[in-house]
Amino acid sequence: MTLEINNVTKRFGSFHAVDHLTLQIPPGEMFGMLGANGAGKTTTFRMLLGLLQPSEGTITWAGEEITYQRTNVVGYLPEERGLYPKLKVKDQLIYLGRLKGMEKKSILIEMEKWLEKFKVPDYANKRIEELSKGNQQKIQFIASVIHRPELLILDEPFSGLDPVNVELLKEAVIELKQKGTTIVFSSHRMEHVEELCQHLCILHHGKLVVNGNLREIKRSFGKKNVVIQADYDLSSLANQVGVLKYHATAEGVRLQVQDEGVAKELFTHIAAKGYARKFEVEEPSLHDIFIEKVGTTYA
Ligand SMILES: Nc1ncnc2c1ncn2[C@@H]1O[C@H](COP(=O)(O)OP(=O)(O)OP(=O)(O)O)[C@@H](O)[C@H]1O
Repeated sequence: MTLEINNVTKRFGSFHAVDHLTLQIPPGEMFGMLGANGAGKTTTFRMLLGLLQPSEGTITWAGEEITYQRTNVVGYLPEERGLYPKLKVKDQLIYLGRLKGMEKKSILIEMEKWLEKFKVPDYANKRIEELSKGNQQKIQFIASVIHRPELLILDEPFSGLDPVNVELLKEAVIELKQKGTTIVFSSHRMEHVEELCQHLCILHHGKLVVNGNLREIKRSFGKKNVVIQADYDLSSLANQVGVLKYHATAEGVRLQVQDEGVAKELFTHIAAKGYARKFEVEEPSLHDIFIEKVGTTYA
């Protein structure tokens, strides 16, 4: 059951929100979709769900086109949360679960399990409007997974959650992946994508600018980060050939260098100068790669 996005374009008038996008997401994958605001992530998700029709191209899940009628195989956590404030949690989940073709009894069984897992076992009879924003989000997440979808699409699942709830949600997502759910999620938080995804893509103005295995992406980027801590002045390193970025830190410097060769030269240079408490060569972070490819940073 592979998700295949074949040469998909979505135009609004003459504007290309998604531009000839081709992606294959294998079953059981946790796939990260990155992109600055307006890059086309939500538009892509809406097409995956059959809520929007591509202007060109096709999207298939397990070889069949996704239509709105088939969406009970898909779970969706939208970016704009959409619960009914006056409904009780229980009634809200029954309503949404039934739309996905579930029976009331199994909805209630699943609901209990999830409320327990999310450490809010007594919320079934609370009205949505009584819950904090983060807890409403947990309910919205439950609504997107209660029918055990094969494909789960999460638009910014961690936004607005405190660190404890981020961990709870991450654990839930990892567990779903282990059970075989294919998960596609967008996030502006690079560290979440680095932690959870082996594969990812970056969209820029609707086009794919990076796609592949995270480790491969980092390796092929070429540039490395070098962290040095020493008690003597390191500021001259800013002018060394091959040093692309220089940041002074509380205990030393953090550099971006052209390649591993430059890192080796720096090591020789530092070793000749005297004792350094730390000299570490790191792979670039996803943040570094994002900035380079998209040319902007997140707030
Ligand atoms: N219905 C629409 N009509 C016209 N333009 C639209 C419509 N929906 C989206 N767009 C435009 O398409 C582009 C992509 O929007 P989209 O919501 O997919 O971005 P995104 O990557 O999800 O951004 P964000 O990170 O801000 O959520 C934006 O420029 C947006 O204004």
